[in-house]
Amino acid sequence: MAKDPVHVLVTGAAGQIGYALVPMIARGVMLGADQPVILHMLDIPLAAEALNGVKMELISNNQNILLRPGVVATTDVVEACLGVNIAVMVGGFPRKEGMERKDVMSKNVSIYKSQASALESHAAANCKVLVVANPANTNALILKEFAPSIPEKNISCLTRLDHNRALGQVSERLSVQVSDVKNVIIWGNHSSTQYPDVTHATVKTSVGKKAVKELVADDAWLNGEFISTVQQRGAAIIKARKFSSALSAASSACDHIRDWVVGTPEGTWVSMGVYSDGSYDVPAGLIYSFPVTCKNGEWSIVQGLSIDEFSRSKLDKTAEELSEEKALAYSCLV
Ligand SMILES: NC(=O)C1=CN([C@@H]2O[C@H](COP(=O)(O)OP(=O)(O)OC[C@H]3O[C@@H](n4cnc5c(N)ncnc54)[C@H](O)[C@@H]3O)[C@@H](O)[C@H]2O)C=CC1
Ligand SMILES: O=C([O-])CC(=O)C(=O)O
Repeated sequence: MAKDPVHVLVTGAAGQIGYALVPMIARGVMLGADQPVILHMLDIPLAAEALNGVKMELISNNQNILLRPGVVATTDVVEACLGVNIAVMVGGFPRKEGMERKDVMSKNVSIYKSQASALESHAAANCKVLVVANPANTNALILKEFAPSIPEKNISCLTRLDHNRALGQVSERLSVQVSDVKNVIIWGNHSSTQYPDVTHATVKTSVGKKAVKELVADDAWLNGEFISTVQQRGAAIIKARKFSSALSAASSACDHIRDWVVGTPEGTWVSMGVYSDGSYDVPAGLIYSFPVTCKNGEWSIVQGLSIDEFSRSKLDKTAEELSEEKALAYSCLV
């Protein structure tokens, strides 16, 4: 029997990431090749014509077999949020020349406050939310604040791109398949204070699983260049492309939702920005990236991992930045 369609909202759908993401969703990369999808695409009135162009392209693309019966393309946030089961929040206000951090925060706080209210009133009761737009962790926190009926377990932000970047760096360094590298961790903020951690990461080899630390055998690289490369990769891609990492961000957003809905493979964890419950002495009440496993549509923070002194200071530094961002965001609300 055919499955019921899942309604997936993509905000900022006419932008760079949106343009890469919607065909992936339509081809089943996010939810599987047997899952029909109704795409709800939202953008601002200024981008309405471009959004309509994306809709025309989706309809013309015969590979998008999952999209029957439909695509909604709208600039009306209420219409966009009606009945959505999954919301991927890519739309936001970018930092422009001469703008202070507080100005950018203030614009995004107001966007996320009003979109939270629309989701609160019009999304399906079990809606899962992924915030991609920067500042991703703090936008997700504001969304949580203003959509109190959406369970906090259903609100997350994207650090899977950073996770995938870390896997990619290890795979390049060791000349191994990226799919054989497992269990890196991104702790904290989706920003340059994030901590990409390989302490518990492994590589599948012909003689069994080996620790990444043992195979790389170069702590100076792992504690230095590896970390800064992952932290700075987004900025490096913007410098090279003049646009964001649209392809890898879109693909990572699909990875994030797929693992959340379908589950993580046995023995594997992934990184997700989720509401902190105080695990690993991270202040409760921040949206912070942790290692998680997913089962039956729910994530759980992996517990009991050892944290050495080096890692502790990195976990604390990125938590401090998130606390500052939270304070700044709340100051924009008054
Ligand atoms: N978390 C992550 O790993 C990553 C996050 N990002 C962030 O994702 C966001 C999107 O990036 P791009 O697609 O490259 O940007 P973009 O500027 O190409 O697209 C953003 C789109 O959002 C739309 N938009 C603005 N305000 C909106 C609103 N209130 N409602 C609906 N749509 C709205 C714009 O009109 C535009 O079409 C940015 O905030 C970027 O910093 C980018 C890469 C990775
Ligand atoms: O700052 C940006 O828009 C880029 C970004 O988040 C990333 O690529 O990780």
